Amino acid sequence: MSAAVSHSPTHTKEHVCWGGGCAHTQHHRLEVVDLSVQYQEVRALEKIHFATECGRSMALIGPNGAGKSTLLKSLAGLIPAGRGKILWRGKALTRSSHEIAYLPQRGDVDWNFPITVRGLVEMGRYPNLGWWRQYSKHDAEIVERALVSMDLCDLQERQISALSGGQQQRAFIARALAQEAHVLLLDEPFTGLDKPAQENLSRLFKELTAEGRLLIASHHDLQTVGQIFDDVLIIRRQQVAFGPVKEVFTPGNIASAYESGEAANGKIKTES
Ligand SMILES: Nc1ncnc2c1ncn2[C@@H]1O[C@H](COP(=O)(O)OP(=O)(O)OP(=O)(O)O)[C@@H](O)[C@H]1O
Repeated sequence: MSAAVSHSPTHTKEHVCWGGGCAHTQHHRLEVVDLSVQYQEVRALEKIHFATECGRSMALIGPNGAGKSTLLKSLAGLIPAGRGKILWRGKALTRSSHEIAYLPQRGDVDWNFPITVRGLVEMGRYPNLGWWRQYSKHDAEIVERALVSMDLCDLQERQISALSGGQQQRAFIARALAQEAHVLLLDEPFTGLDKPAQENLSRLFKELTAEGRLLIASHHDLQTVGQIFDDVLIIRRQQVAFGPVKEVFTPGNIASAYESGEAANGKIKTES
């Protein structure tokens, strides 16, 4: 969180507002410039180029192996850029930032890890504390707000292993809120959720973006992209299209990404 941001979230019955922390009026920008990422011999991403800002939500779509998780991990500072750069608030992002929260794919999380919901949410404060600082009353207040915001108060003493899929997602998002992150990167957050839980999560997305957070989520359900997200980035190792869903989520662009082999318009090459 920037020095300019208030450390005193305000709280109403229905909704927790994080004051400056949610950057209501600050359109912090995330810019990706010609980003390429390689794992040894595998070229996972090539020349990805887009810019977005707080207050928007973006679906990241593309077939299996297209590079969605790789892009999210790069944005989270977990994988170094091979070429190109990532700019967050105008500065090159070279490692993870506490302003950017990353929620891994469900399969990458050890849900049996022995920790309560409150313990998990408290972990969100760690990047803000620094190794020399004690967990303060202020930190406890932030954790409380995050629990209220995600409607987790009644579940706070439960082990995360004893939650439903939707509740687990909420607990992880509460951890990101406690981190006072401006950006939430979510890898397939809707996977494994039933319809009501999906509806809850998409409602939550709208609240988070209305608060001024930037939300980027990989997504496999092409039917719901338009209902949930403002923008879409379509990739298949290379970038097929980026822009508002209404403009670029077209059958042609979708076919370019999902048709097997060499894409119809030649924009996409198969992996070499
Ligand atoms: N740690 C790794 N080492 C080597 N190659 C990797 C590694 N992780 C991913 N890859 C490769 O990078 C490419 C992109 O993988 P990535 O997981 O980013 O795709 P994805 O779009 O998230 O796929 P999915 O929809 O199946 O989750 C794939 O070819 C994959 O095999």
